[in-house]
Amino acid sequence: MTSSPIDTVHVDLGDRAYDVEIGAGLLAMAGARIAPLLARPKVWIVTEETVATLHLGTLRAGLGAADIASEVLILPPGEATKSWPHLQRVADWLLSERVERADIVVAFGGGVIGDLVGFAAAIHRRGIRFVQIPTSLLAQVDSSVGGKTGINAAQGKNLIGAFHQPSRVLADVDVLGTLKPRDFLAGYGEVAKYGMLGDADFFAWLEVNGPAMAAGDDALRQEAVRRSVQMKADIVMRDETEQGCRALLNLGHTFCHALEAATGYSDRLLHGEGVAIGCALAFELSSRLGLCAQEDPSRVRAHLAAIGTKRDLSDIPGDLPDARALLSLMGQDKKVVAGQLRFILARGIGDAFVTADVPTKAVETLLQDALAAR
Ligand SMILES: NC(=O)c1ccc[n+]([C@@H]2O[C@H](COP(=O)([O-])OP(=O)(O)OC[C@H]3O[C@@H](n4cnc5c(N)ncnc54)[C@H](O)[C@@H]3O)[C@@H](O)[C@H]2O)c1
Ligand SMILES: O=C(O)C(=O)C[C@@H](O)[C@H](O)[C@H](O)COP(=O)(O)O
Ligand SMILES: [Zn+2]
Repeated sequence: MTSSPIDTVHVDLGDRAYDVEIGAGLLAMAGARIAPLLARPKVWIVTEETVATLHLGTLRAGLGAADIASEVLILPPGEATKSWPHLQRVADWLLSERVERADIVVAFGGGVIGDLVGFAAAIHRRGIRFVQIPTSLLAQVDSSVGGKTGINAAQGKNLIGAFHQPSRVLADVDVLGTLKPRDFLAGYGEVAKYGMLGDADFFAWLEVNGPAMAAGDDALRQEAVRRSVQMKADIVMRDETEQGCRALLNLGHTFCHALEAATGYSDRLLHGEGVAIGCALAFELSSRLGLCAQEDPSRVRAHLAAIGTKRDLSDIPGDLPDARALLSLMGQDKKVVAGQLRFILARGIGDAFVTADVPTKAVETLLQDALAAR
């Protein structure tokens, strides 16, 4: 348990503005925080089996303390849940529960539940409000904020979705204590991404504090979540629907999403692990193109190694497609314009930028070399 006070990051998006609260014990306080949003004293919670077993009782008690009733739908855990069949299941459940336009749905889980339930909320009766209660490190630092919602398609990652901002985000850092080490480290990939894309001081802070944070220091975890959310909020407030600078948050993701598709959205590769590998590849590409110092990709990989997360294609078990096939998967990326891939590259740690000026041959050679090293 940490004794740090609750931090608040305000995401100022006009009539879609909301607060992200970060701190210990927020599940038990959820009722008081959600009550002002409600037209009637009831919420509909969508969660998954692992989170329900560990934390649903605390959340429901917290809601009950403010006399808020709750109905619950429990889905299977894992990336495969972010799919058409489960979207249909959530949509059918909300209709069968007669959830109204003024009601609130609660997404209680990691990024899979947040993305799926946010999208279901976006399309239920043409859009109802939802609250994010993220339970994984990844969801607290990234997916619960900014309003990207959606599901995966056979053709690629997150290809069906909508921008739909939550009405509130409650990130209870206590629940991070029950994450499996692998899931915590996957989320760390997105934390390190923030330092790499726009804040060299934060990256240096992580180099010092990351190991203690991974080992369980709650105050450091809260600080890392707060800084990450603040960075994401600052970018989203400037570019809510990714017309420009929001694409920086996609550092490493063009590679990551192709690798996730290539591994069938299975537990061979978790999203945050793919982000870490993708960031390492993006820095290697930047170095090969003469954009950043040769030391930068080594420093990135050294930090990921020190934390103990995946960082190379050789860390992915099983077969992978060849470089051309990976490039073809990358062609479904949402940043493609007129058939041209765009990449997030870097002039250094903390200094990323978006560019279409990347020779395909350089990417292919990079992937060939990375595959050959497996
Ligand atoms: N919308 C966005 O902006 C955005 C940003 C980043 C990632 N994402 C998406 O988020 C998803 C990945 O999110 P994730 O890493 O949270 O995956 P996840 O939701 O599958 O959660 C990871 C694992 O942790 C478990 N878990 C969650 N909370 C727990 C807790 N408190 N204690 C114990 N176990 C817990 C889950 O059961 C699961 O096994 C991907 O689909 C990715 O595309 C979206
Ligand atoms: O919020 C964003 O913008 C991001 O890019 C954050 C990413 O970490 C996240 O994985 C996002 O879902 C990727 O978006 P996509 O548009 O490339 O599917
Ligand atoms: Zn991501």
